[in-house]
Amino acid sequence: MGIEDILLHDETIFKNINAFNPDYMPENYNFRDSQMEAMAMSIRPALKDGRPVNSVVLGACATGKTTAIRKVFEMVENTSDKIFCCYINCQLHTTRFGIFSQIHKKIFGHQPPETGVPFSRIYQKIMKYLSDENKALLVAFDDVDYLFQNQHANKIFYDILRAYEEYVGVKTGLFAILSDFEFRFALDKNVNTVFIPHEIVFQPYTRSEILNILTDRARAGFYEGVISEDIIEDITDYTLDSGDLRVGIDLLRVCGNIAEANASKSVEKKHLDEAMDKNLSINLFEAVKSLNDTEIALLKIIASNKKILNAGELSELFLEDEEVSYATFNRTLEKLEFLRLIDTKFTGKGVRGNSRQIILRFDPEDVNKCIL
Ligand SMILES: Nc1ncnc2c1ncn2[C@@H]1O[C@H](COP(=O)(O)OP(=O)(O)OP(=O)(O)O)[C@@H](O)[C@H]1O
Repeated sequence: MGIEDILLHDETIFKNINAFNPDYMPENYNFRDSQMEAMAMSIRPALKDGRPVNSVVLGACATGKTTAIRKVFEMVENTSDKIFCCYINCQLHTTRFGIFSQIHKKIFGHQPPETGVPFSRIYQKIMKYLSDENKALLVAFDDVDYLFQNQHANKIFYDILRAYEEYVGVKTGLFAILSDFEFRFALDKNVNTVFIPHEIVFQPYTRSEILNILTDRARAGFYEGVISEDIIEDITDYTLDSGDLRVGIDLLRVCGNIAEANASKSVEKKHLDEAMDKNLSINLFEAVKSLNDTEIALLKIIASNKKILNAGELSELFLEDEEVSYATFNRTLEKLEFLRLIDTKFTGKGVRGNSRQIILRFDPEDVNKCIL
């Protein structure tokens, strides 16, 4: 098939290709009822002239935290006009001004001018309005760890949570959303006691839940008969292994595209294999790109050794070349494992029976190509 045919070919296997987009709102949103109920319980007091209960929403990536919050916020706004629910993506908005601009937009329908108006004026306008109109404000900070990087979190939390001290009757609360459990402690350290939150945990999805979600998504995105249960089962296994539901949703789209580019009316195993190869090399490239020099040095040693090393052997080789401590070695190893570049497997041997084997998850040749 030539390029023109690919572009002009107007038959499609996709009923709705947007169903695989990151911001698609699934019609069926299962397995998160208890978490959504807990969120609703935290918001409820604000609907009865009380203050919302501050909460930390915890869960690994792609466990549905953002979707759940958006759904609950939508429901709240459809049932009451007593509360403003403002969702902030902290990867995009990190400054006090930026965040309060978003809150301003939520309340007044537009952002304040970017220059000429001091922060205090905007803050005052927002809080005075809430106080005069007797309305509550709940702010959800998604990926809140981004606020810690420039130490803004404490100030911003304080701005929101202590507003009632200055503005009579103001009712405010916040949800802090975190995907990295390590940051749970950072939150306590960075934000003092104004924030004592209730915890809402999103556990990782089980295999059968992933299968169910991917089957639903395939049904929403493809015409009937385009993708078989067997292929979805294979994608489920791959997704489970990657630990990220987004990988599975994206694979559905990519193998659909490959099938279509091959003028196939259905997704076949060979299309999936090609899609998985693509996915693997993109993931590897992205992960290696994010490493610092020390991490690259350790990865190089692992990739250049023919035999599987245990942690002790690896540390010796590494500390011969690098002037770092054993603790740094351990931290570097953990980082590589966190990025899913390596697996570590306990062998039951060693001094305390805790010797670990270090296993590269990719073909060493592919890894070396990415390092160069
Ligand atoms: N229960 C579910 N049913 C259907 N789709 C889901 C479900 N949970 C998550 N998804 C889908 O998985 C993707 C990731 O979900 P979402 O963004 O809500 O996760 P998250 O926990 O906020 O992730 P992150 O921490 O990485 O921001 C989205 O495409 C979402 O539609």
